[in-house]
Amino acid sequence: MKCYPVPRENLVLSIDNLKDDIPEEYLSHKECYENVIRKGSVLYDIFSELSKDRKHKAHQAPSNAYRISDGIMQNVNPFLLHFALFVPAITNQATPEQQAEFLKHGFGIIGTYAQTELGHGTFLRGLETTATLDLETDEFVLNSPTLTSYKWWPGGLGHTANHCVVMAQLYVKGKCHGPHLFFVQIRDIETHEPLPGLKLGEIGAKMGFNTADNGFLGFHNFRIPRNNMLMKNSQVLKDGTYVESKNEKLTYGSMVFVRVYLLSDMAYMLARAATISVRYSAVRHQSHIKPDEPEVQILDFVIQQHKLFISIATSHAFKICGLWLWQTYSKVMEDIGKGSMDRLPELHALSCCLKTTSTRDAGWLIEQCRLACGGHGYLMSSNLPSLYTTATAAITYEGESTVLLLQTARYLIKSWKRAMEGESLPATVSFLSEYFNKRYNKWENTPKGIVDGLKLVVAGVTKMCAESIQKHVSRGQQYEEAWNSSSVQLIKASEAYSRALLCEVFWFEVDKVSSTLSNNLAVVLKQLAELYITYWALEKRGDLLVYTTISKDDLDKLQERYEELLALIRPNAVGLVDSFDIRDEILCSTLGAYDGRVYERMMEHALKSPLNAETVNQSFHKYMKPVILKHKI
Ligand SMILES: CCCCC/C=C\C/C=C\C/C=C\C=C\C(=O)SCCNC(=O)CCNC(=O)[C@H](O)C(C)(C)COP(=O)(O)OP(=O)(O)OC[C@H]1O[C@@H](n2cnc3c(N)ncnc32)[C@H](O)[C@@H]1OP(=O)(O)O
Ligand SMILES: Cc1cc2nc3c(=O)[nH]c(=O)nc-3n(C[C@H](O)[C@H](O)[C@H](O)COP(=O)(O)OP(=O)(O)OC[C@H]3O[C@@H](n4cnc5c(N)ncnc54)[C@H](O)[C@@H]3O)c2cc1C
Repeated sequence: MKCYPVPRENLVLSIDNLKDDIPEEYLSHKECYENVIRKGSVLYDIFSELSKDRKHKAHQAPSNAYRISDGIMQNVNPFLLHFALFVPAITNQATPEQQAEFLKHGFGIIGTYAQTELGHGTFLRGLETTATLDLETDEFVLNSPTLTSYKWWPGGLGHTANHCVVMAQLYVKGKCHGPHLFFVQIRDIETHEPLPGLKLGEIGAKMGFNTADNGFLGFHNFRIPRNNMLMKNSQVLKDGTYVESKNEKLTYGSMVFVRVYLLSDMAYMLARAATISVRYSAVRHQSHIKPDEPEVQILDFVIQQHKLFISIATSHAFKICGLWLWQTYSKVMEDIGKGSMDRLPELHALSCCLKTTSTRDAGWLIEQCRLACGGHGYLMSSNLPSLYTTATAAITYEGESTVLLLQTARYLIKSWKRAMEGESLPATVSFLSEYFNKRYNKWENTPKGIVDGLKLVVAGVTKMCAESIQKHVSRGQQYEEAWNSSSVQLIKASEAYSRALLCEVFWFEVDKVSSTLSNNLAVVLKQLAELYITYWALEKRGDLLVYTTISKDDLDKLQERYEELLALIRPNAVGLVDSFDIRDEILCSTLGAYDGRVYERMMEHALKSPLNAETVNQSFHKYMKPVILKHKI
């Protein structure tokens, strides 16, 4: 057996079998998949060895290895779901005995998370796949009763995974107990053939994520042992007794894990886009500022700084908030382990709005980085198009953005009602009580003043939502109808809440650690945090004018300070993206390479196009020439 010493980035990236002779964009759909399985299998082998060598908790790919695979795959790793959802679902939702049983083959199995169906992705209570207990055989019988009940989208499901965790409606003695999770083998380990009673395949080409092997799966009287229901939170006993969970939403726990993780993931996606576009903007000379001087680096245009520096700041904001949210997640999981569910609604609300804002912001900011690179940003070799299509998928997967924001809005409205009844609120929403009791300050043009102002916007919009719902109810609508009628404002409340959270956590976490940093580092980090907060104060000036005591003069001063911050950050801009420390083999960009040899790399990459293997393509003689000669005058 090949034995890898503990890999370092250098070692992994030096493995020849992980290099591409032909850029991925020139491969067919099928070749792309086969190529990524080739590379993914080498990495999977390394992770397996690593987990043995390093006593890693079984099956958890070390995050740095996950980052390395980002560079090697360039596109998405079809084994991603194994680490991101399949294993976490088992460790989060199965009993210890089941975990030992289901994961006894270690890296010998490859899993995915099969929840979404052709007909349902958001509304989980509407999922149609059924798991019906057969008391006589002590088994569950899985079925896909309709075409719309086919599992559709799970990553790796088409041709990669041989196991999956399936979400299905649990039926016991004719009664439906709602969605539950089941451990299911779907392919033979040796032959990889689909097991009898299953229909498996991939769902076809997508806007991006084309190596994720998203697949479909249909069940026809497919039997699994009763013990294959993940039974940590709820159980089905041998006699058919159903023991319900302390909180039925614990079944949704695996999604919370990924939503929390995505904040950090988006920090990394943005760091890559910022590195590419800022380095390119330092190399690219175009046009003049002073007519009698040479063409300038485009990074000297203040509007270019306005386009790009927010991405540097946002990457740090997401990184810092991602750590804060991860700590919250870990604490809540610890509480749940001790039987307390008190903070689960808060964690759900935080993860919903922060996942949504981070994925949406990563999307439009990566696009802004691409556009800031002109035509060359449109080349696949810049890697900006792939970063964009990969990042924007996250706005939809793991919970569609609108739907998750409405979940946070649900929590805000409930918290507002508790504030009105004088109840104490968790720290993350206690400002609602302050607002309700009219305890808030006049506007201050400081980072703290901006954070307080953004919180006033949240409170004001939340109050407006509550009043809107009440108005519709008083006009005869049911609560749910009134909720729907108010949903435009409810989304606004959640968006404002998420922004206020990001600004608050970013500023105060940086402020908290700044005394432990070298003066220079503290100064630069605070400049980035202040730039982020000031940027969003200016973006949300309308709301601030409505809900706070900010004046036109305050806004003018904020604009001035914002432009000062751009000038202060300019000298450090390249150093700041270099400090993301993303090596060329992982950045995969002709525009963003550390040595700045942009034009040489662009030409080297262009010559790899199969079309450049010959000076005249055969289609000239086959198709063009007859037409040209026929119409030649
Ligand atoms: C090595 C690590 C690598 C990490 C890799 C990083 C990135 C890549 C990873 C994966 C990407 C690729 C694959 C993607 C996978 C997927 O997309 S998996 C499928 C994702 N699908 C969803 O997210 C579905 C979204 N829908 C829902 O969650 C529910 O349907 C919804 C919450 C919208 C509604 O649920 P429902 O049962 O109808 O609840 P209600 O609206 O009636 O009631 C809401 C109450 O329930 C509480 N609640 C809801 N969800 C949760 C939860 N998850 N946890 C806790 N509590 C929850 C909510 O607080 C409400 O409570 P109250 O009644 O208000 O008290
Ligand atoms: C790249 C990618 C990878 C994926 N990987 C997986 C995977 O590995 N495993 C898996 O199980 N799933 C996976 N998914 C599926 C993903 O989880 C779903 O697409 C997502 O949950 C959204 O559900 P949907 O597609 O049914 O959209 P829908 O829920 O049908 O949404 C369509 C529109 O309806 C709106 N809408 C829906 N409900 C409401 C509401 N209550 N109020 C207001 N508006 C509403 C939405 O806002 C949206 O605008 C993946 C998806 C993508 C794109």
